[in-house]
Amino acid sequence: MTIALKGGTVVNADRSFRADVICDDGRIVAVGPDLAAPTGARVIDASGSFLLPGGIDPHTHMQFPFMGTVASDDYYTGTAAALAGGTTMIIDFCIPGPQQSLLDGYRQWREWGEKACADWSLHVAITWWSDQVREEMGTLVADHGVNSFKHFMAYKNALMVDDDVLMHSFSRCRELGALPMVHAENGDIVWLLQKALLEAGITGPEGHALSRPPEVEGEAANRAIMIAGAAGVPLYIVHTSCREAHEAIARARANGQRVYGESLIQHLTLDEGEYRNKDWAYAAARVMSPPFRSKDHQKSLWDGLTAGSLQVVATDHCAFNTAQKRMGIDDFTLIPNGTGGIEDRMAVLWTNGVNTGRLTPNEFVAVTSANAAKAFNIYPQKGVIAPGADADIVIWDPAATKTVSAATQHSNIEVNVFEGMALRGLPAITISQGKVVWEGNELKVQRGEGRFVPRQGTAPVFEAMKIRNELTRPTPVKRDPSVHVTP
Ligand SMILES: NC(=O)NCCC(=O)O
Ligand SMILES: [Zn+2]
Ligand SMILES: [Zn+2]
Repeated sequence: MTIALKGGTVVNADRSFRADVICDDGRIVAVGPDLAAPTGARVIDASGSFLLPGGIDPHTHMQFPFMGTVASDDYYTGTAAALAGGTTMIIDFCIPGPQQSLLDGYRQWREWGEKACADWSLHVAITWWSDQVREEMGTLVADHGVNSFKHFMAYKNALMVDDDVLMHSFSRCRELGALPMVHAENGDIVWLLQKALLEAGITGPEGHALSRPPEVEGEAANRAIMIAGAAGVPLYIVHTSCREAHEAIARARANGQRVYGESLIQHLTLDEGEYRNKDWAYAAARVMSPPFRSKDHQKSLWDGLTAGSLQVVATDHCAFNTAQKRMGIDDFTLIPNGTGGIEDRMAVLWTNGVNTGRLTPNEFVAVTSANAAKAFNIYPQKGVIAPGADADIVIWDPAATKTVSAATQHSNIEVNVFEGMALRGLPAITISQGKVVWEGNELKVQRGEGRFVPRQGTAPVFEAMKIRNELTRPTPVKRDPSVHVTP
């Protein structure tokens, strides 16, 4: 299929310019002024609109078996919701349990993902350590297109790993040119606070937020950064939600460390007051980790995006319906952790970021697409409108408006944490793999149309770090036992 987008303004992370864009056979083949539409092409008038690289959400959990249930959006409904919101690729998480083979887990997740209707890829979590894990990490990088490994510092007695595992795994990531990622919360402290709160009679969703104060996130973020520094590897910190963690990232970057900070659209726009809602189901629907924070923490995150010390806005889309949340009706520690967001990420960020002057349109593209593509080594296949790139494009109407409502969403749950939020700036048309998949508020998708996108290890940053690591390699002091300088 050939598409000619005429008269729009291309907005890439580096600059904006008036240009026509021709897509053919899934790729962008030409970008420039006054291009002739090829014979038979569908011509789309994009005047008055922005042409953005399709959004990339590098943090989602479709169909995730977690806390005794399974996330309600599978790879089909989750990627359909993504496309409706202008996100054309997700990077989801394969999370093998402790003692499970990484390759077995990977094969299982690949099978689940076959129904995706947008492009997708996988990070793999390291939840235990052994020679087998070490070996399988190598196989995943060499043969299966995985170049990032996630580590949970929380979820004690489930997915949590200790510093020993972090150091082993980070060092292995360095050898492989793979990017380590962390969920930074001190799981031991969360565990103790949960027990104390339950003993004090706090059993509702407010207990979730109280058991995960900024200190537990700040401590873990600092610790992970120090371990990454000691291992000589870059680090990606997911869902940075508080000033303490953001400042740890900013400090590390100022000290020359390659640390990438991801924020979530939920943490940027929703605050801790949500957990004190008198309606249990309302509050429980917002239970996620880390929890929503105070306005001061939100300000720090926005400042980080503006200043560049945070580089990505993701969603951590992990959708549970009210029936699933009710598993924790008597005990907040049993409420499945996670919220939706993938359908609204782009428009909520545009409304609250671009329309308020916190982000330029180019910075918007950087944090919703280009920076993730670079960090996870799929740039410029993704993340930019340029000849040769995949034809994943959003025709963005900056004047379009809507009010968020679960009643009209494509995600497979009956709640939306942004319910009632007024948005200005929406995806009018989403093009995925060179096909129009969202137009006139209608999805035109097929199950299984999404492709698994393999990602190579050794992004350029690893080459640079290899040189630095070699130059600063520890060396022994050569001593002659017969020489005694000091008396
Ligand atoms: N974030 C959350 O609450 N659920 C998904 C799992 C995770 O990322 O920690
Ligand atoms: Zn997490
Ligand atoms: Zn997550």
